[in-house]
Amino acid sequence: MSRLEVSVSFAYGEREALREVEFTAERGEFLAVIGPNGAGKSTLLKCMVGILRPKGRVTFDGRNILELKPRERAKLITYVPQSSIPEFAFTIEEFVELGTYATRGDVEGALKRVGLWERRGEQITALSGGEYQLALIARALAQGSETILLDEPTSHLDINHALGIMELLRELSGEKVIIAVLHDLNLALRYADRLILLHGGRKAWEGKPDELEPEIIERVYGVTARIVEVDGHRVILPELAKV
Ligand SMILES: Nc1ncnc2c1ncn2[C@@H]1O[C@H](COP(=O)(O)OP(=O)(O)OP(=O)(O)O)[C@@H](O)[C@H]1O
Repeated sequence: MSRLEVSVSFAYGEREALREVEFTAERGEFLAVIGPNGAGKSTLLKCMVGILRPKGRVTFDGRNILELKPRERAKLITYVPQSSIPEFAFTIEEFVELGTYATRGDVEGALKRVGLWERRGEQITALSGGEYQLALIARALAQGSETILLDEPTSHLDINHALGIMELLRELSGEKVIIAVLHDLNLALRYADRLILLHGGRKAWEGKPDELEPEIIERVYGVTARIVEVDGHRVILPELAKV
């Protein structure tokens, strides 16, 4: 079945960050979580993987992920945080292995999948931002989880590397559930199967890229937008709203 079901609320002390955010995802799907700054996107991913303890449930095929032991949980869900290259003296291979439940074979397979196997002996600090993002994805892959959550996987990347990461995620979504927080709405429209739009800690909208309307963008982001079609792709052209 391979079905993820999410229903969570969360507050940082008195500050409510998520209110009854509910959605489902299945293997073979690539979901983009979108929404303005402070909408609760990172909080949602952290709740789903158990870094934060939300109210509610996150289940995979009926098993509550949040109640599982770390090793069991890691088989079902992995989180790729926003990237900043660590200043540690690790090789790429050690980095991918570190802190995971992966075997050497898993690590080799994952590094080959993202194209870093030949460079495995180099220091992790020698990687560019895009390559480091690949190393982070390899680490998630080595874990063998059913679901991979990624927080802004393209944020520091040039357009070429961003597209490369999106293509890889789309490919991986054939065999896993992939859920990525994306700020670039056009990348989300082009690659995701479904969009979850957060606003003020609530799910403001959910739908397929074809169904996103300019009014929704205007309401949530406060910008006027046109959506045009170029070579079969829907493209958002935002404009600052006139006051
Ligand atoms: N550790 C924290 N303590 C208190 N409040 C927090 C904490 N982390 C986030 N928040 C608040 O929770 C809300 C949601 O934050 P979150 O980082 O999840 O938003 P986001 O949608 O990921 O934002 P961005 O797009 O800017 O990364 C914000 O109001 C933020 O200020």
